[in-house]
Amino acid sequence: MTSALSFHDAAFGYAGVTRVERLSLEIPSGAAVALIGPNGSGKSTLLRGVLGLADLTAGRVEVLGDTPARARRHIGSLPQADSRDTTLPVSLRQVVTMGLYRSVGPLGRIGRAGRAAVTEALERVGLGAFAGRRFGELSGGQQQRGILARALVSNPKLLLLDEPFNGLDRENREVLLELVRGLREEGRTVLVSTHDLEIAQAACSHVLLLASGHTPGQPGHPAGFGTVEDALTLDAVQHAFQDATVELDHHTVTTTRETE
Ligand SMILES: Nc1ncnc2c1ncn2[C@@H]1O[C@H](COP(=O)(O)OP(=O)(O)OP(=O)(O)O)[C@@H](O)[C@H]1O
Repeated sequence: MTSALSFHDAAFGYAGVTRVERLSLEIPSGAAVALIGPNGSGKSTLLRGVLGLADLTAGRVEVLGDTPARARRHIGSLPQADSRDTTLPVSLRQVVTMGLYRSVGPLGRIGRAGRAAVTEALERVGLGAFAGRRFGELSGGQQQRGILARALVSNPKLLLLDEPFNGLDRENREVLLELVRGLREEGRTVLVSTHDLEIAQAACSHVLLLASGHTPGQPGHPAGFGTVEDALTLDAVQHAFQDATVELDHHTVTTTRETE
């Protein structure tokens, strides 16, 4: 089985400071991996490292058999919702079209095939009827689905989704959950950071647990990797969250620290 991602003692951070360390694992092509860990354990940093947007401070990483920078054109990504500018006066269609700029450049011509891909991506996330709407006027869940359409439009082999389920209502959640399942069925590799165990159980094949450093400011580190059946246990999650009060209720990791 080929690996979509190979980490060899890889560490990632910013400005030379490691924020997530000692990652040595192979993520098989076609896996959907739930990335689970407490706030600050380095989930976003790891996703940015795969994109080449966080520094590799030690070790090696191979993304689709290449360097992160060179693999980027095969990656679709959905950043955390709070890092989005929703004030720009652009339509949903324009936002999704931006997902094609990596192949044609911002001044390049989007031909008929590109326009068809945008329409298809919008329909796939159930927003075909909203193409002309101003992005900032859509609901949070619709914006989230729109950004997912932007990530899908270039037909990526690898998708990196940073907490895509945060703050979604039931309907948007179901649409997204079904999409992640579909992406996996199509053989794409998906890395999705989430606090929601239902998503890990319902849509993912594997889980990667990250734990925070023992003292504030210390880098996070991997605390378990494996199939959902093997690696998503109460013991493993308690270890990752370093908190005996962690509970796996039906859907979510709950800790006193998380809810305070
Ligand atoms: N751009 C940045 N420059 C410097 N340090 C950063 C940057 N982004 C994040 N950090 C630091 O890296 C560490 C890991 O943060 P990161 O956002 O990766 O964690 P996380 O697990 O995704 O957290 P959350 O669940 O809150 O999103 C934190 O200590 C954070 O302050």
